[in-house]
Amino acid sequence: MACKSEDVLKSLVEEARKVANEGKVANYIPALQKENPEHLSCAIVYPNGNCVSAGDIKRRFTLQSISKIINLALVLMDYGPEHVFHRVGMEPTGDPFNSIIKLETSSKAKPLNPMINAGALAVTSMMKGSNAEDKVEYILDFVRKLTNEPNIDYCEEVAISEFTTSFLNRSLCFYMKGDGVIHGNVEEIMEVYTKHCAIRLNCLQLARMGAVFAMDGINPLTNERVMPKEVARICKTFMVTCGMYNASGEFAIKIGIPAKSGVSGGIMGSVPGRMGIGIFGPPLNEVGNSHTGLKLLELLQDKYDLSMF
Ligand SMILES: NC(=O)CC[C@H](N)C(=O)O
Repeated sequence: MACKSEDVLKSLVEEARKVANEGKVANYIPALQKENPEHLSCAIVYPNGNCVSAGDIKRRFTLQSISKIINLALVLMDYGPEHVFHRVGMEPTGDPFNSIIKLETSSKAKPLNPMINAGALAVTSMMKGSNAEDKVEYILDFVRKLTNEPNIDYCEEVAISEFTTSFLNRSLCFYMKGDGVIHGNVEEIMEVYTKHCAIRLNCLQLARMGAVFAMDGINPLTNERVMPKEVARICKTFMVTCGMYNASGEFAIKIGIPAKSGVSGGIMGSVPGRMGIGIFGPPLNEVGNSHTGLKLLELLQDKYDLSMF
């Protein structure tokens, strides 16, 4: 379905783009640093499937941490909350997304929530499939269902770039494996993790995923249920409490919607019952959230009163 470019949204995007030079494009994954900091695109998908957009919405980017919410939904559907939350907690950490400190200070190295890297790696270790390829394909299939886009793939260059430099994530895995919190082969977990982080889509496809969560698990383009309401509810709750890393509290106060960000500069928003939002703006603030994306969400909140609180 076509997405209509809209003048009001366009002017908000232009306004938000002005702060691009205050952020910094991620470079710890070497392949990400090529992004243009001036790029800003946004799409909004409504419950009836209608869509408005602004900026170059064809531009693709990688999901990075946004994939954490997708994987969480999958393992919750496959194993149920009790099994999943036996291995990963439900509490915000207040620490950076890649921090190791809470693994050491808690009695067992059980990660505090599935939105930090340690928790996401534990979730990845539970993924269904007999080898890395099956597991990645399983996740891709789900993303294709959520976006209604059969050709979604992952970016090999970004996946390899992270796989070859991701020493801290490997350390998190070994730490948890040492405590018996995760099982399996760390290199395989890292392969699946870096590939799902490198799943590539555009802001319109991201807005469609956000809309599924906003609509309690119903895909607004097909009216099909793609996840149980309960799974969508748990995911949205994590998006509120931990979705924007250690700035989730400030985000809840200023914007007040379930959202998940990634270090590529993507933000997926799910305004319950109202809309899915997809934003791509590569320059990040100090905690790793898109700086222009946040500015745009603030402008949208001012104009449309998005906050659910
Ligand atoms: N915050 C993020 O987007 C982090 C995802 C990234 N792949 C990492 O593990 O570091």
